[in-house]
Amino acid sequence: SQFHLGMFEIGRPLGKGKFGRVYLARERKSRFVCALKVLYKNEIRNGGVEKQVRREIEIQSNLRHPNILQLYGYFHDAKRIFLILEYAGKGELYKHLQREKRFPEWKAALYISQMALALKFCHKKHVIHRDIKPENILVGIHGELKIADFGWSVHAPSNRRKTMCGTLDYLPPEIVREQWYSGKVDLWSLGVLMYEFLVGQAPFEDSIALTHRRIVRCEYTVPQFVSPEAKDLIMKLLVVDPEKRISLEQVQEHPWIIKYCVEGERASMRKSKPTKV
Ligand SMILES: COc1cccc(-c2nc(Nc3cc(C)[nH]n3)cc3ccccc23)c1
Repeated sequence: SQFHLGMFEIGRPLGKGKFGRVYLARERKSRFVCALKVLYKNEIRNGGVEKQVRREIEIQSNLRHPNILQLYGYFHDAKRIFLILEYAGKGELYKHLQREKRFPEWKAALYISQMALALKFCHKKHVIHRDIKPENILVGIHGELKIADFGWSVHAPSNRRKTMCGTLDYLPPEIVREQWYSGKVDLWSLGVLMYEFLVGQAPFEDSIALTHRRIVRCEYTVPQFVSPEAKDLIMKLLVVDPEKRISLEQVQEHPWIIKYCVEGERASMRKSKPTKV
């Protein structure tokens, strides 16, 4: 492969993922800044996730979109696999959500609109992500969202068993029931994500057994402080029957997105570039 470790200056560790560490890095000749994700082969083997890693590499390197974290390439040595990834300057979305508790509606609408664009792009390539949650989303230097971690994405349609690791909160009924599913699973997760952005916690958050039951019965309540337009979109995404869920195109045209998105763009412009007086 045309990449090797000597080509990079390794910077500070950015943090630890499930199967390895992520470092800030810079390619020596071009001085191009990127993130280097180091995965240990024996940990991948022991974790039985070779397929996920292969899929992450294959899928993410073929998806080029401003709201999808770019995988530029990879290489390996005897013990490790190195993924050369786009660097997202503002880190993990879930940390921002933790710090701010919940997002104002203009910011949530901007984020959901960006996620809908990224998912529409994935679905056009017959890729379903299946694991859309704040932990798998990074924030770029201009505040834009980047879907990362395609370790769980598959080519649709599929019923591939998903060894339950991490939260069930985002799983749609058809996966909880291990039925066949389509790209519509990402719309359910988009609804869970939207709810969590606006409320500060996931709609079905509970003990494992109760979360399962609440998901398949679609049992959730929306607090009063959520605007009627936002509640309307959440209710059109969190629908048990996948075929009855609103489409990504309809999400883009929903009044809540239209109403807040224009305002959101202006607000995020104000934040990043103070107006010259
Ligand atoms: C567990 O904490 C983790 C783990 C992995 C990455 C970060 C992190 N990442 C990035 N950017 C990234 C990461 C990748 C693969 N591309 N761009 C930026 C940050 C900034 C502050 C703190 C943390 C950051 C944290």
